[in-house]
Amino acid sequence: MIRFEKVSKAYPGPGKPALDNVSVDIEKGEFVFLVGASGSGKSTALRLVTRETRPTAGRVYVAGKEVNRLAGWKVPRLRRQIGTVFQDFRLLPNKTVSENVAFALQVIGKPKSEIRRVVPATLELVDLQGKGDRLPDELSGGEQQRVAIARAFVNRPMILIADEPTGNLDPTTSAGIMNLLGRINETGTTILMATHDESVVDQMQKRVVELDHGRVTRDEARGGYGSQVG
Ligand SMILES: Nc1ncnc2c1ncn2[C@@H]1O[C@H](COP(=O)(O)OP(=O)(O)OP(=O)(O)O)[C@@H](O)[C@H]1O
Repeated sequence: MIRFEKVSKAYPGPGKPALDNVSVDIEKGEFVFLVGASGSGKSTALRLVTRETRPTAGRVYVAGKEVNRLAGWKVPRLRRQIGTVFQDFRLLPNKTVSENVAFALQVIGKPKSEIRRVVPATLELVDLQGKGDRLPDELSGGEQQRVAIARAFVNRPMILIADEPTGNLDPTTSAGIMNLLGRINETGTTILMATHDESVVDQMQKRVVELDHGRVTRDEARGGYGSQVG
């Protein structure tokens, strides 16, 4: 589903490359944690999947297509197949919970009838039924992240990418978010999640790919945050 083939990425200017000869193959339906110190290249790897940045060398494939070679007009279609979730939620502050989720469907031209049907069902999936009329700042951090996940998933993307989704949340709330991501993964959605959060990686015991200065130093089928665990 996602394949990195000898991928390197050097940003302009001096300094070592952000990614250095990275090869990773992720099958459909896998749940993969990307771990590593700050600056090890995790976010860069995620941005290559959505073509927010391009490799300096090597190839990135998503669903068999080489991302860097897609025509510009095909990039929106690629991004529609990939839901994204971030540490800082990125909700639209002046729209309600329902409107935030609906907006993701409006921008891709889904009919109103479908939006009216799918949005409440998705809010129920993330346990936010009854909160559709609230504004984001009337919700807890964990609830805001659930809205962001609902928005990312409402279109049933093949892939969900999450960059530090529990970074602003306490451990109990984080465990709930991970539980939700686990359920989404069970629907067949491939999940790639960059994190520093030891406890969630240890809790889930999923595949762990560790980066160190842009190189893969560990790729374990079922692991914990630290290499000695699992
Ligand atoms: N737009 C950019 N321009 C120049 N250098 C960048 C850019 N984005 C990232 N870098 C550099 O690339 C390296 C990898 O950064 P990246 O954000 O991918 O790491 P990360 O593992 O996600 O870190 P963090 O956990 O702190 O988010 C760092 O040295 C960073 O300074």
